[in-house]
Amino acid sequence: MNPNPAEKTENPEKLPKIEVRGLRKRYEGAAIDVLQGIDLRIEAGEFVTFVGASGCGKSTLLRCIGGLEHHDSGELKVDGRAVDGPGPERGMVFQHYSLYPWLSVRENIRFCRQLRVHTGERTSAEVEAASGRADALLRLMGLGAVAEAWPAQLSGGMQQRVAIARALMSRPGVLLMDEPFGALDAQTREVMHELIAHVHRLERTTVVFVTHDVEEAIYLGSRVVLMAPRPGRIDTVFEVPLPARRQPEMKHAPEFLALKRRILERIRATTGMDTDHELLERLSASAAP
Ligand SMILES: Nc1ncnc2c1ncn2[C@@H]1O[C@H](COP(=O)(O)OP(=O)(O)OP(=O)(O)O)[C@@H](O)[C@H]1O
Repeated sequence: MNPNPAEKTENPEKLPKIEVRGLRKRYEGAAIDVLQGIDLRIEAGEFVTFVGASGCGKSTLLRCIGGLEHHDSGELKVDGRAVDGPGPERGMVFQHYSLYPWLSVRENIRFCRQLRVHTGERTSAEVEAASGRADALLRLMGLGAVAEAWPAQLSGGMQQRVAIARALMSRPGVLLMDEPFGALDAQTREVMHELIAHVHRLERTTVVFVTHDVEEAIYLGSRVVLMAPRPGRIDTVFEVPLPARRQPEMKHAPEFLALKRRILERIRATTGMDTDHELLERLSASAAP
């Protein structure tokens, strides 16, 4: 058994999709590092989920990988190249969908390609080809019937599908998702779980997914990375002992429930909580919009 699952050593010759070594970051004026000693290797095509107490730096780490934040020291590489800003090879989806309200669903999905044509980065032929991709994504996301609707006419779940389709438009090798389903009701979340698992299989995208929901983390991830606060660091990496293709009934399997219990206990230990009740209160307070 690999003593440190944060480092996948089965195939050391192969270039990892994402490689983080000794990463450290401190926000200006803060007394403590928001991230310290982060070591992580994520292989191409993996679906890795992150959980941990509020404020342990999950979003900051995701934003560093996305190039939206700079780290102070250590290495952070995607496809072997140091990250020094955002790029089309890394799509991002956040909890709040931030769609353009004056554009239709279809235009929202195509927006970045159209923008590049105006800035001269793409030829119109390339944009034509991209329209085919936009249509394919509309179908994949079940948005065909609402392609000409405005975002305000859609439910939260539909809007988040548009945001995911937009993030996939540039065929990113990496999809970074920060609490993407956090604002959705339980039933819509379940539908979105099946959808994102399907998209992951189909597009073979590497997914890094931050959530407060331990069940969601286990159901979607092949590994669950548990972070701890003050300073923000990786505490434990759990391998998920389930077949790659998940089915909703697996949520009731003994190995699923045992892992959920272990992760919740560990979160409780890293936050210094004494009771489940305290932990639940803390988790639900941090999950509130
Ligand atoms: N731009 C910023 N400037 C200063 N401090 C920040 C900034 N962004 C986040 N922080 C602080 O860094 C810490 C980690 O925040 P971050 O959002 O990364 O944690 P998180 O684990 O994603 O939290 P949550 O689960 O509550 O979303 C928090 O204490 C937060 O207040």
